[in-house]
Amino acid sequence: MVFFFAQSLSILEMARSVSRIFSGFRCFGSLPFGNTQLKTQCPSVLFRTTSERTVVQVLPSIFSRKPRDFSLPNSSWGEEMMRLYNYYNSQSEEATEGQEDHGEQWTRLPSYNRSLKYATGGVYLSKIIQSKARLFTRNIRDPGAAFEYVVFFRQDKQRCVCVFQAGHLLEGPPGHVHGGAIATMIDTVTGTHASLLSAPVMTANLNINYRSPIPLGSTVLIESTLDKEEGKKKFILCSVTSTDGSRVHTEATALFVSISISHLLRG
Ligand SMILES: CCCCCCCCCC(=O)SCCNC(=O)CCNC(=O)[C@H](O)C(C)(C)COP(=O)(O)OP(=O)(O)OC[C@H]1O[C@@H](n2cnc3c(N)ncnc32)[C@H](O)[C@@H]1OP(=O)(O)O
Repeated sequence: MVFFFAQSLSILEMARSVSRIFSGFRCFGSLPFGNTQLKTQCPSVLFRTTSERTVVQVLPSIFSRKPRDFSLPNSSWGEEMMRLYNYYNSQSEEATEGQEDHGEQWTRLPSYNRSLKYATGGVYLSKIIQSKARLFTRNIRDPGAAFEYVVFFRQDKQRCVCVFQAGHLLEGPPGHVHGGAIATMIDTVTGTHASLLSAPVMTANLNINYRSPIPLGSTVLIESTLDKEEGKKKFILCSVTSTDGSRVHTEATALFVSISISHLLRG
């Protein structure tokens, strides 16, 4: 999780700041590195990158208090959301009992709503923006009102599955979910997936086919698979279906490009 080599002191300072951003970014971005992470809260966990299998201690001090993990159930989660959460979660729990981790189980990815607070170098963000910045999908306080979701990852199959319950604030066509909200969730799931391959990445292309509308309040499955990797480019496939798989709501392809930290410092 060392992102780049700094060539001067000032660049080094910026690097430290942004490295902190990405430590947090990886936290709220739900990035898993084996079951180790499942058992521990993000700030003090040991991260193992899937590509390099290295272990890096995330600074324990990046959060002043224990952050809320948004991937855990809350009272707004409906029956179907809970059923699927329990289904995937139980598979990841089973796998930890006396079995060696070869990535053959589902791993729940914790999800946090902020990181920029810890960009103490400031780089180009004002302090006010830093302190108020929140992850787009985790910024509504009313539970169940907008994006309720949890992402699980299977390393051996290079597959993510997201259980997503769409709240009433996400309305587009009457009674149905806004296409932009669907795109946001697809970007989130595929972006999380691509980040697991080599963070940091940015979305270069997102191509979406909307096949059938998603009823507001319903729970759907968003699944991503790795199509191919070509150097800096990661091609991810994604589908949104009803939870029984009988209905395809949306299909998408996404391209993510690995970036250097200096890419973000250009403002
Ligand atoms: C962790 C939190 C959890 C939630 C995850 C949420 C994920 C959300 C991710 C985002 O939403 S990121 C925000 C939206 N994206 C952007 O703002 C990106 C804006 N675009 C850029 O910054 C740059 O254009 C980009 C980083 C995508 C590429 O710039 P580079 O200078 O690094 O790439 P370069 O031009 O060197 O191209 C590298 C390769 O990618 C290819 N490429 C770049 N852009 C492309 C494009 N748009 N379409 C197709 N191919 C593209 C390019 O042809 C080339 O292919 P080859 O290596 O084969 O020659």
